[in-house]
Amino acid sequence: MAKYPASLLILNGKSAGDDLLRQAVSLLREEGVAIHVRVTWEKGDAARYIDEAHALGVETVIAGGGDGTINEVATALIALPDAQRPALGILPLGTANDFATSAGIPEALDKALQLAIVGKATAIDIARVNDKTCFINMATGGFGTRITSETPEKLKAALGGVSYLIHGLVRLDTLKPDQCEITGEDFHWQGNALVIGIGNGRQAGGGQQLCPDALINDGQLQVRIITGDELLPALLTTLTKPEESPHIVDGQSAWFDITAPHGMTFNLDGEPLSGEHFRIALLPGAIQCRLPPDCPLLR
Ligand SMILES: Nc1ncnc2c1ncn2[C@@H]1O[C@H](COP(=O)(O)OP(=O)(O)OP(=O)(O)O)[C@@H](O)[C@H]1O
Repeated sequence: MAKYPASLLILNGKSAGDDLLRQAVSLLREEGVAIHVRVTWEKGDAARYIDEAHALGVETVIAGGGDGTINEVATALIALPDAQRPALGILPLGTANDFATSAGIPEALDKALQLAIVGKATAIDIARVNDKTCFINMATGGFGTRITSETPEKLKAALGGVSYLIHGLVRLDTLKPDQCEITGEDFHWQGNALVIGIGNGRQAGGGQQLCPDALINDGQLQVRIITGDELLPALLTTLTKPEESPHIVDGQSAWFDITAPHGMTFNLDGEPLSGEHFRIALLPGAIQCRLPPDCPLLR
């Protein structure tokens, strides 16, 4: 693999002590592959390392972490001029890894690292909210948002993706719908939403397939709204027979406008954003991402 150009791995500090990763990086270096590694401490570090990646002239920036880390790296890459933007590689080291899982990135660290360095780069879309905050995977509102943003770190560490579901069930009594209006190209809906998923990718919250038909290179966002005033009946029919549920509204558009008169919170790949108005628009083909050849998220 010596002929492959240099990469910079931005590693979420939570995973810095992973021995298997250290071995995988050492092995590749012994084979002559140039991999720089930088470790984050808090939000914002990944963006600073993108500046360093640019100065080093690497061809690939690898996001080593969960959905939040991938999102932070992708968002910072967008800020670079097109011609100088390195490709994005993904090393899944988070709790849920929703984007990596649905994109078919291998779970084995050595295989994922190899794909991130030498895989074929494909142009993928990125979504931008209110002209500044981006997400690569999904924006979730309502029930899902409160679960993912409130699930304690210790529960996540102990149980992984299932922790989101368990924490959500425990909190059922306190979950209320969000009153809002959602508009897109040929799409309009107004009412009480229990869950809203606006997906460039397909799943969030540790495996919940909110936008099962989403593709990351089709120039479209998918929306799924689980409607209703009472969570339990809506959730039960929706979980058991999603195709037949009267509580599901689906749509697609290159952009969505959401107005929530009482305010609501969207979770953008793990980062909460609160407000009364959200304009979500796609940046088509904005990033080159190294993905498996049979990636189910590509058309
Ligand atoms: N050294 C560190 N220790 C703890 N948290 C960190 C560190 N470095 C960055 N972070 C935080 O980690 C968050 C991103 O975590 P990420 O989403 O990648 O992992 P996760 O929550 O385990 O994964 P997932 O979203 O797939 O469940 C950012 O909000 C950032 O502030």
